[in-house]
Amino acid sequence: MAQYRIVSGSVAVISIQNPPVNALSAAVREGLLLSVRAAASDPLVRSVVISGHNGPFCGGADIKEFGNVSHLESGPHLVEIFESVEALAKPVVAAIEGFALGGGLELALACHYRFGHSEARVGLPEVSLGLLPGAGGSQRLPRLLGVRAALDMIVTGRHVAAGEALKLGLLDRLTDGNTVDAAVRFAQSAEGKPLDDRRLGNRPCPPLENIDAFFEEALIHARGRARGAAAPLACVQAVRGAATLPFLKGMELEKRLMETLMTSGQAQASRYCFFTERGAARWTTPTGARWDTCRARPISTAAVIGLGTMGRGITVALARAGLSVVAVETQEHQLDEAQRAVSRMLKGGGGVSYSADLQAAAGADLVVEAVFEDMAVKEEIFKQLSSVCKPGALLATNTSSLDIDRLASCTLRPEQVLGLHFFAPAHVMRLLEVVSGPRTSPQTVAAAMQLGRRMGKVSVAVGNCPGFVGNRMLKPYLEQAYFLLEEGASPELVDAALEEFGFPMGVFKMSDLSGLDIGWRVRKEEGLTGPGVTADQPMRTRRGRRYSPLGDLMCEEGRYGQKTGRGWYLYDRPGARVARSDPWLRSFLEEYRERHGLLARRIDQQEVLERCLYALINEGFRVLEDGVAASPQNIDAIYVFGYGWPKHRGGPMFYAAQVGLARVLEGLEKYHKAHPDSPHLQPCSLLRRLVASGSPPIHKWSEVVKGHRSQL
Ligand SMILES: CCCCCCC[C@H](O)CC(=O)SCCNC(=O)CCNC(=O)[C@H](O)C(C)(C)COP(=O)([O-])OP(=O)([O-])OC[C@H]1O[C@@H](n2cnc3c(N)ncnc32)[C@H](O)[C@@H]1OP(=O)([O-])[O-]
Ligand SMILES: NC(=O)c1ccc[n+]([C@@H]2O[C@H](COP(=O)([O-])OP(=O)(O)OC[C@H]3O[C@@H](n4cnc5c(N)ncnc54)[C@H](O)[C@@H]3O)[C@@H](O)[C@H]2O)c1
Repeated sequence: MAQYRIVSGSVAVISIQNPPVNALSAAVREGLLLSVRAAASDPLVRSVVISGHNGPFCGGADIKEFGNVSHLESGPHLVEIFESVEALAKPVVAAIEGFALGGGLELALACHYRFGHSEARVGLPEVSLGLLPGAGGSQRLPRLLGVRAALDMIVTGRHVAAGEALKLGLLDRLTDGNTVDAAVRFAQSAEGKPLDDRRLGNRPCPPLENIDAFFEEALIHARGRARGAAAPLACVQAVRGAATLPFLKGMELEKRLMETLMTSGQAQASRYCFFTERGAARWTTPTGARWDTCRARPISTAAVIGLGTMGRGITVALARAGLSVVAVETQEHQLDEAQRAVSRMLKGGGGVSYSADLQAAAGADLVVEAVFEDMAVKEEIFKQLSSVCKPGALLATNTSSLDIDRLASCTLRPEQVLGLHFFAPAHVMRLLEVVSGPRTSPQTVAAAMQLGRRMGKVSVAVGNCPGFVGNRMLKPYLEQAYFLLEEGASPELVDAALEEFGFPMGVFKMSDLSGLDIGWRVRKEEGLTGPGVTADQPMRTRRGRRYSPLGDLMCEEGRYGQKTGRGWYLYDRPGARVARSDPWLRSFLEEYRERHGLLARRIDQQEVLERCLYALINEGFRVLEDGVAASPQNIDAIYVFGYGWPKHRGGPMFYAAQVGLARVLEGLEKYHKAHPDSPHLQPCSLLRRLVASGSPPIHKWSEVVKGHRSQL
């Protein structure tokens, strides 16, 4: 809907009304066009202000309509409405409060002037939905800002703060006061003045030198940002159109590109990610606890125990969310170093105090333990915390895989113990797994989920099992990658296949970055390698299953990855980031295969993808079957926001649905037959049941999962 009223005798104020974000639904488009026509035909109206009702200007096109062509086509089209706004013979001023995003900013660009509140932000984020600004934005923005600045905004989709938008010339004026009132006053002052040069559709794009070279470079850059994603490339093409074609021809190009993107699987996957991100906030547990019936106790003070890699990032994330934090570390040099690092990241003190004594956690509403991954050390800390902390305080661990319930047992408040699994670097990565054990109370989950939101995280409630959801699924993926090396692949081949699929980094580069020694330590604790393994045990079998000792052998050679300058790749020096192929590794693998009687065979990229991804997906089905994740959407949110799964492929479970469940099942059957000693390739029963029930769409999987015991 759009409200229409006349103020100050001559100004028509059109206000978009569609809470919560004033999206441009069919009803809004209808109302907007009628209002614009009313303003055009009313002789008393001499100027127009367009604003958003109750705060935000406009969050863009209604994304919920995108999956449904009949919805999209009902009501007037945005391009047509924006043309009538631009063509109006009376000055039109956009009064932007909150945000003007996507179609919202495109509307503002069709206006003759743009007024912004100093706290507002603007942007064209369509690219992250697998689209481009398809209602004139790709053509009008370059005409206003020039190609360089416009292309940056359109290809990154970033939100631009009002101050920067003013500098760029995207906003004409800012106000700290009432934006609509200021816009109305300005509109009156502009009444009767010529508008021709205010219409962006009439303006040529500011000239650019070496246009061909510029756009070639831009394409390479866009390709590198999100491999295999079509939208960034289409954005570059559309902006090139703005730079080289007359406005109407550019609009035709924009339309053609948009139509192709809109119906693509990539846009469908990106849209799915948009909703899974938000859907994760509506958590449920099998015991019936729900996000909307559970009150969370507010958390305003926190303590972080252990200031290594993770503890520092967690401290920063909590402080940035406005909590006052006490950071505790027993090693003096670590404490000093952490204090400097945290202050640097926070650009000052930021409400953090430091201590070497656990007693400092006594007053905190929440404690996050981030000490070494060692059960005995953690148990001791939880025992102490149980007596030190005030009665209502929540006790969280950042463990990557240890049993939350065992830690809860060390305390007198098991219902207040949970896992807060942050990802490195904790102040940057969006994902937070909120892990509840069998005794964690719903109020504890609610408080953690609310805190996650305050930190700007995508928080996903998961159950307690080794590795929780993300790391549990990663294990079979890594395992298949090792097996492929044994069978003849190289790290370069495996990584290239995964990077072409869209991961920012292949599995071996990733492992070099995070350090091979981490997994080695875990395998030692699990008794898979190290002194506990007797010499008579076959090297490539553990507990009746195929096992690859390659990672262990690498660590024994001191090859921990980037930190030692050598891992699966070679680096110029310890800590360097550019990975180079290492001839040593090739001979190491050849010798290894020879020693174990393994014949190297030719492995293609398809096999790499199927073996690694299907094994991971198969574990995802097991996670659903066990009730450790509440939905496939939650699993996908974890992979997209925590593990670099490409957004334009939706997440592993969405990808499985897109490939076809029957095809995934067939692939797993084939590979399991070839490798019967690898149980992760054995299709799980939920996948079989889903295929047997005709492969229902992903939002209906829960009906097949239902009835199965859950551990959440
Ligand atoms: C060939 C065809 C041509 C078509 C032409 C199209 C042209 C155009 O270029 C395309 C677009 O504009 S593409 C669009 C470009 N625009 C964007 O990409 C902006 C996307 N939106 C955002 O980035 C954030 O929502 C805001 C920053 C706006 C607010 O953040 P916040 O305050 O943290 O709030 P929150 O929690 O995030 O959302 C609250 C609720 O609103 C819901 N919802 C939100 N936007 C929606 C929308 N556009 N629509 C519908 N719903 C939308 C959201 O799902 C949630 O619902 P729930 O049921 O409660 O879960
Ligand atoms: N590094 C990662 O990528 C990552 C990711 C997610 C979760 N985790 C988990 O986070 C936890 C911490 O990992 P990290 O990589 O930051 O380890 P780290 O070795 O970098 O840091 C651990 C810190 O804890 C301190 N410490 C040990 N005992 C202590 C005690 N009793 N009181 C106070 N401080 C103590 C140590 O001095 C050290 O500074 C582990 O459980 C790990 O599994 C790590």
